Amino acid sequence: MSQFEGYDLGCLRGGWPVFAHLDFTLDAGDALLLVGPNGSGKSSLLRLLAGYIPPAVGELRWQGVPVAKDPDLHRARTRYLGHQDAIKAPLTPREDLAFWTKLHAQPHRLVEEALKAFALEALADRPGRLLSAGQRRRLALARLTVSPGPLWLLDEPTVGLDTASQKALVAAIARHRAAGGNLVMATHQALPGVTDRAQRLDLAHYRPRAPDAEALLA
Ligand SMILES: Nc1ncnc2c1ncn2[C@@H]1O[C@H](COP(=O)(O)OP(=O)(O)OP(=O)(O)O)[C@@H](O)[C@H]1O
Repeated sequence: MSQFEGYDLGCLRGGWPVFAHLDFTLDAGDALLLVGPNGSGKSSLLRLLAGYIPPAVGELRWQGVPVAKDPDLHRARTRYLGHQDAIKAPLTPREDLAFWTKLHAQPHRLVEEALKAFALEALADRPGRLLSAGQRRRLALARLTVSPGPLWLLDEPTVGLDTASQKALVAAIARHRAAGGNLVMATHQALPGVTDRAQRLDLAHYRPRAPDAEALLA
């Protein structure tokens, strides 16, 4: 049985059809790369996979069980990183990572390991509001490594990332996949070690046309 599957998914945003008849199947450890032009629905699909927006049609299944049966369980397995890094302004990176480590009952040593992996040691005691865009993104990615969850949904995670942090992300993804986790990632950029080792789904192929659009709007 596959780990994570989407069947005949269709999506509406603001009442307009974005994609239709979209299927995917991921086994444990598989990664899926979402590509396609601006507005083709990559971010919408990630939000749908996270459970933030319901599919207009179709179904998501985790280990054969419809995700809609237990949305809380799906949220608990999902780590979503969108365009906003959602860094808490008053918390330092060390406090932020300690919070997530504790929340997920992980060993405290992971905090220092994550700070090191994403080159945040020198910034570890600076309030989040003082971090640059790339530094905030590094902290958001470091959080993934202290909050284990089998489904990573990453929207353009390499935007603003320097080369060293891209390598840290590649290593974190490799560990996640080796442990049986799944990755779905939207990107316009190649990330060697990840984008060359993933299934590709081009959203341009799922643009609804009549009568698909009419069916979604019905
Ligand atoms: N919050 C929203 N409300 C209504 N429509 C939206 C919303 N967000 C996106 N859309 C629409 O949904 C469609 C798909 O947008 P989406 O952001 O998913 O595309 P994308 O492939 O991620 O684009 P990009 O490459 O520019 O990030 C677009 O037509 C967009 O206008």
